[in-house]
Amino acid sequence: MTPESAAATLPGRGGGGTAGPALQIEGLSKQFDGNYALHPLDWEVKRGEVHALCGQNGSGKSTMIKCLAGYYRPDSGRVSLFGRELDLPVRNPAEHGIAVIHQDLGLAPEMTVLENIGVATGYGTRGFGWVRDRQEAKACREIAERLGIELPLNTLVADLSPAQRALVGLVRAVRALGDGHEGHLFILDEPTASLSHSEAAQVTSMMRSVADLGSSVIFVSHRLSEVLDDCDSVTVLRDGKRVLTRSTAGLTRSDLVADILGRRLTDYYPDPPERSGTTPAQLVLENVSGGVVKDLSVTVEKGEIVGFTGLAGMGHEELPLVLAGKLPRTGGTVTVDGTAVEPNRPRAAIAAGLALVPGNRHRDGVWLDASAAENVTLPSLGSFTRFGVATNWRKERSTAVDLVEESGAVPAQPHWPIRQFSGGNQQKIVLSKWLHLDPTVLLLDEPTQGVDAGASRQLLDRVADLAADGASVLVFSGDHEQLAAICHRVLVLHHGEVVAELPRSELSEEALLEACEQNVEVVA
Ligand SMILES: Nc1ncnc2c1ncn2[C@@H]1O[C@H](COP(=O)(O)OP(=O)(O)OP(=O)(O)O)[C@@H](O)[C@H]1O
Repeated sequence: MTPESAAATLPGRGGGGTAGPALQIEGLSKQFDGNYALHPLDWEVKRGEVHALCGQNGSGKSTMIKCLAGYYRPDSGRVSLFGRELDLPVRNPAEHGIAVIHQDLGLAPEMTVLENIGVATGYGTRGFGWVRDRQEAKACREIAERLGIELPLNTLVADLSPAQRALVGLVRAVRALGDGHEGHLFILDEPTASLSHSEAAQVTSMMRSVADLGSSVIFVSHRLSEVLDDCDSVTVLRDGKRVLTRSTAGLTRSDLVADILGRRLTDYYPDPPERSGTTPAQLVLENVSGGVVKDLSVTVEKGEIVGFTGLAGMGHEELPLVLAGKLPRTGGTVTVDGTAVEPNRPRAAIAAGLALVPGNRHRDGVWLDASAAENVTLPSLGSFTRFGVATNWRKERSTAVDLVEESGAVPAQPHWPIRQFSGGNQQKIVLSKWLHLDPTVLLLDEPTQGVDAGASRQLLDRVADLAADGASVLVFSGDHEQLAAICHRVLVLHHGEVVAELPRSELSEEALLEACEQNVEVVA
């Protein structure tokens, strides 16, 4: 079916009328191995609204989305979209007007924006080459205009900012569903998780435009400011049950957190450990270059927590990879406790006491097919083997079980394949695996991306404890609120150079945002 014909037959665009909810779910449930990931639940999403879906890691959000996207067959329940009941499992959701946009977007970086959008409509597979190109470009421009955005159609996706890529993902979904927007359901699964707050604003404003044009949007996010500021309604899942659906008007952040966690959380972040005076230098970077990073010189003391931030592409994303030997270091020296770290060799960095908790846990952080236990002992396998042969598997097993328990991952099932854990619980396991090495320097790349407020606090407590015990901690992140709360100081990078340094006394979310965007303070 072509997008045009799909659009013509979309439910709700005439067929379902304009009354009633966009999405109506009754008694939907899903179990895995006899455990409910979703207890039988009812839920409604109104027409033309942006509706946030929140919950702790493991509360059932992804399971719900996967049931709506046809990835899972629910065990029970009925689903109606714009007044029409869908057969379950949902087959070919696009034909019913459902588009799911995942965090990784699935765009091909070596193709242009136009080609990426065109793939969704199959234009490249049909004849009349340039004629179809022109038609496709025209259709894309019309969608962009309606949504109030500009799309550089002939630019390679690789050259776009992360926020622009998210917009392309959304436009592609709109195009795939058909030219109109009425009667569609867009499900956005943490589209802003890896974006800075200013970039995320572009995505949330486009979400609003989509809803204003008559579609409904389900927005999954752990970022509560976006939920409260940019969504009309919110639903909270806890332990697979729907515990709240209400308008966001008048809802406070602390009440929302209490609904999500089932308890009050008074403090979201731990303070960094007290420091009296200076402590010995532990990590020294001298004129370090690599990727966009240029001639960076920084000294981090024992027990210090130092943040690095900047706008997308300014260097704070690449620096941890350069320091960990995963991206080429093209110049400069890195020393840990006076010993030089060989460049471009991840093993040398680990041996020198540097541990990187990567930002993209699916690509760099976990071995999805292995169990949680296997994952957690991976970097320390050397201590259980001799010449590559396991010598102490009993100890390895018991250590692994202890580490998974210590990580706070729920459920504490060391032998489950890690892919069965929710995203946030995978992140807890990744952190445990590196903390087990007792690193001298911990490099944290977006440490709590996709992690709920309660689990985030647990992770950050562990990090603060490590610093209190004398480790140097470097946090690379676009989350200014978090950096301002947990760091002793924060450096702002612009085109790979430090352009501002904010000490603890001057740290605030606003000050960091201003330094990133306006480059106001220039370090002498
Ligand atoms: N394929 C699976 N097999 C077994 N259990 C699963 C599977 N997928 C999810 N689960 C379990 O179902 C529960 C709900 O997981 P789900 O991924 O839906 O949570 P989530 O709310 O999306 O979490 P997160 O915010 O961390 O992504 C969890 O306990 C999880 O371990």
